[in-house]
Amino acid sequence: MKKVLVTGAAGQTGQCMKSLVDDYGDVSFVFFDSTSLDISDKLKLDEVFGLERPDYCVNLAAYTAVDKAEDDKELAFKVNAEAVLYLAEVCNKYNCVLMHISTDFVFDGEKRVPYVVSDIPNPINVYGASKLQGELYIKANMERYYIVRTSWVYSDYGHNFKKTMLRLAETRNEISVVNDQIGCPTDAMDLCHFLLSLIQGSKAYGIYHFSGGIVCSWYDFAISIFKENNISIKVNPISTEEYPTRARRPKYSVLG
Ligand SMILES: NC(=O)C1=CN([C@@H]2O[C@H](COP(=O)(O)OP(=O)(O)OC[C@H]3O[C@@H](n4cnc5c(N)ncnc54)[C@H](OP(=O)(O)O)[C@@H]3O)[C@@H](O)[C@H]2O)C=CC1
Ligand SMILES: Cc1cn([C@H]2C[C@H](O)[C@@H](COP(=O)(O)OP(=O)(O)O[C@H]3O[C@@H](C)C(=O)[C@@H](O)[C@H]3O)O2)c(=O)[nH]c1=O
Repeated sequence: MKKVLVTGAAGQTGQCMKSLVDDYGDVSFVFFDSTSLDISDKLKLDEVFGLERPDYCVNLAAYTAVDKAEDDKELAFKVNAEAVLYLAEVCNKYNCVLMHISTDFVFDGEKRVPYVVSDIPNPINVYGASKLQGELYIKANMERYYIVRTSWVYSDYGHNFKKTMLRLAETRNEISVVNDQIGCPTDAMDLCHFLLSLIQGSKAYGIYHFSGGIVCSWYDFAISIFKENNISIKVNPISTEEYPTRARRPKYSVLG
């Protein structure tokens, strides 16, 4: 039976992964949240991996606050880059495959056709730059790894755009959402199934792109969220310029 150690288990994807445990009887899971395993604590990583001896580490721990990262660069890089280097080192030491999740935000958004794994990343915000550095540390130091880039992850857990929209709709009867940033919303459950299929399969190590199949703007996504939840609310399509944010975001980040 393959043993899988999951980090960042209290986040939205971690909680989805936990809910799937019974569907994967041939996998044994151990879950660690930020309290039980801070991935930037090198000594603790060694202690936990030495005790658990996992076959796979699924790293769902990350600094994901895109706007906040602009003013919190040090912490974003500590979690998304330096700690990922520590994970790579501890995985090498204990002969563990590292499965790391990365993001469409490693790209600058200047393309108008889907980004493929051979495209050269060029992040335009701190979060994207920190995630890219994490990828680079893995590539430079490991042979047995999967880096899975995904985009616009949503679920019923944690913080995500879907939950933000539903929360805002409780107190507003009108909402404005950008319609000039294009990407693919990804159900966190589908992402977890994909990650587990890699563990169960025998695909080559390396970088993969995985996202939902619908290409849309955040405005389109908001409309479909409200429709699915039978919420009647006026949604105004606006431009990025009309919704200023601390971090720049790619205009187009469809993963192919
Ligand atoms: N959300 C999205 O739209 C997308 C996410 N991704 C990537 O997918 C992965 C999972 O994201 P998602 O589930 O949405 O993220 P969440 O923000 O929901 O969860 C991340 C978790 O990581 C934990 N964490 C933060 N710092 C540390 C640390 N030093 N040690 C251990 N745990 C830590 C957080 O705990 P605490 O709250 O206690 O700090 C939190 O529970 C991430 O790598 C992210 O970059 C990729 C594309 C899109
Ligand atoms: C709340 C809100 C956001 N927006 C815009 C801001 C932004 O351009 C876009 C998405 O907003 P959010 O801040 O919710 O999403 P954001 O945090 O940018 O989402 C990103 O998170 C990281 C972790 C990733 O890796 C990416 O793939 C992506 O999912 O919608 C509106 O136009 N109106 C609104 O009311």
